[in-house]
Amino acid sequence: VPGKSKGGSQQEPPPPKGQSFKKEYDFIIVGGGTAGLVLADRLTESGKFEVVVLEYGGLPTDVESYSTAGGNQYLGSSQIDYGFSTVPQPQMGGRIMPYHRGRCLGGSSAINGLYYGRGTSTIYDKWESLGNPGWSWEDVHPLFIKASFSLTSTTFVGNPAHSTDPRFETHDANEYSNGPLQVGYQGFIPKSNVPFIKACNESVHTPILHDLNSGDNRGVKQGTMTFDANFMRSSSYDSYYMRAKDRPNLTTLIRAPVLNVNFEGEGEDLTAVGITFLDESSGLVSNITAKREVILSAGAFHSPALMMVSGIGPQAELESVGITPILVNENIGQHMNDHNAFSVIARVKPEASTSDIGNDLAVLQNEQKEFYFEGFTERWHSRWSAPSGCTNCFQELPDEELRSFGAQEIIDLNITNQAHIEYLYESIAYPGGANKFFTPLPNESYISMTASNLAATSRGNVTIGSRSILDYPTINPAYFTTDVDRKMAIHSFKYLRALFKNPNLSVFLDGPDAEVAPGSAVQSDDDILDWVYTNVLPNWHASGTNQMIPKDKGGVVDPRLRVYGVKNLRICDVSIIPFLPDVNIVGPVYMIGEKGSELIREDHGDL
Ligand SMILES: Cc1cc2nc3c(=O)[nH]c(=O)nc-3n(C[C@H](O)[C@H](O)[C@H](O)COP(=O)(O)OP(=O)(O)OC[C@H]3O[C@@H](n4cnc5c(N)ncnc54)[C@H](O)[C@@H]3O)c2cc1C
Repeated sequence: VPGKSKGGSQQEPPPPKGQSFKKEYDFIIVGGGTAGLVLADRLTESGKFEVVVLEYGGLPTDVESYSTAGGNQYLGSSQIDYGFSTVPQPQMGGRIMPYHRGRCLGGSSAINGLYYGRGTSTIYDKWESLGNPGWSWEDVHPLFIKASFSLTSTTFVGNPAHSTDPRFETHDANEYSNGPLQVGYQGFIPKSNVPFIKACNESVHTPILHDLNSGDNRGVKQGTMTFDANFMRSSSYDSYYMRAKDRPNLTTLIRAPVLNVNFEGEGEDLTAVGITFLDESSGLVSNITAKREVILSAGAFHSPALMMVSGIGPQAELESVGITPILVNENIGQHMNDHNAFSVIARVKPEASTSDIGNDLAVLQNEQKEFYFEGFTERWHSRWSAPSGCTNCFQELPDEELRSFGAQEIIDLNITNQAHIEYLYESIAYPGGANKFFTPLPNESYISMTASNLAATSRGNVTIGSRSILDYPTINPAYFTTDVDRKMAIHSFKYLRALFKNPNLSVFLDGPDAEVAPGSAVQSDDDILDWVYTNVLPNWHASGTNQMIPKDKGGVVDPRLRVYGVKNLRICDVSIIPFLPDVNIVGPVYMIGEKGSELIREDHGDL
């Protein structure tokens, strides 16, 4: 009898309410991250489709500091970060590295380092030549503009502090727009920041440019950031989602991990028909059906992992955790392409650095007071308005230089005009914390010069360790497993030291032995590599784990982002990137979101 327990008259408890949703939508978007919220906005724009987006995490505002550059330091392993770790890396002495990923609406765009770039045109031409018509620079450049400071959808925010300095102009005025994604500059600029730009020009032989966002990414300038006029983060949540969230045809479920993609049919008729998800707060597990398509936008690790737990992936890996494959594709989770970064750290005079806001709580409190409570001028002078670094230099190595240290493989890739090494300025000891070479001291100030190989050839992978998506994926970046990557590391390390020797920066050094890490004892190539292995961190650009290239060449999705061998299933996120751009990649991911939206709308008669 409903309402009665077996034994007598006691009322049964009501089921938990859970979040409300319909049983069926046109599109199901799995993951409300960077690309996922571009899709949520664009697919609901015309009003023709009903869309649900399911996000594993909660709101970015659950950790309010996400929205400030100063607050970035508190996001690692907070509730809006998955706080993954890599598996031990035998080639690096068995090191396990942290791997951050955003877990909230906005995804990694809500926790990232804020740098905005687009990379070099020839990389996208390479995407096309790999078998992806429609993805050349000529095709995607308009979508970068649409996604960022363009005539149609993004506002470029000039900082009055910089308006008189040509180094801080970034782009053709034609690209100004009024759209959602804000791109601008940091407020406070440390005294050693502009000298870094000059040192790169002189010692890394890189031109100072006014624009790095028009398809030529070889140069140095004050970096553009996903930042608004108040020096607050512009993530996909703050930009695209804010304008779409109240549309009646968009449903958003948060704390709602998708556990499985559901399929019907087999062989050529295998079709994605919906998903099963967990509503975390109620504990209820429910199904939603897709009238048109399921779109995975769960990022470099979870998009392949979700396919695997749903029965699509490498045969042996699925079987090892007791899953009977419904479709085998050995490439899912493979070919992971990433950038990493390591630093040389020097002790400097206090005015060159922002170490003091980490060392002295009274200084930190004062900077926060200026930022939040004292008006706009104080806000842009506050160190809370600046990340520890967002001024990056993109160096192209000439062929003869690449050849001189045995990097012929990079020449053989035959990509012209690309940047090979990124040099990043940090106004603190980066990465923070002690290691076997160095412990930062609270009464000292530091800056760091960091190098990132943009032409890395090592490839890693991601897989599942269990049948459940709720167990963290197994991440193996496999950095430095190719000889040429090790050579590039040693070569770029030497440039880091050259930067500190440049007079623009050496004036700030505190004493003759100012290089505190790794220190002057490290000179041989072997010792340099040992330092690199100790100090390196991911630069958080994992990609390629569902790469977009023809199936017989190792692909997972076709140029319209459709998963090979399954109907009504697409992937639209960083995992489809077939060859990493020579830049930090949130800009390219926004472009992928725009491109994916266009392809889907075209295929469903909405464009
Ligand atoms: C710490 C950090 C710093 C970075 N710094 C920069 C930078 O300065 N500049 C730059 O250009 N790039 C930077 N990046 C890289 C860039 O931000 C990412 O490459 C990009 O945001 C990835 O976008 P995405 O849409 O592929 O994935 P994400 O934005 O990570 O979105 C994936 C979403 O899917 C959700 N999800 C996962 N599994 C499920 C599931 N089963 N069910 C429901 N939802 C799920 C996740 O919670 C997440 O919200 C950084 C990244 C990190 C992590």
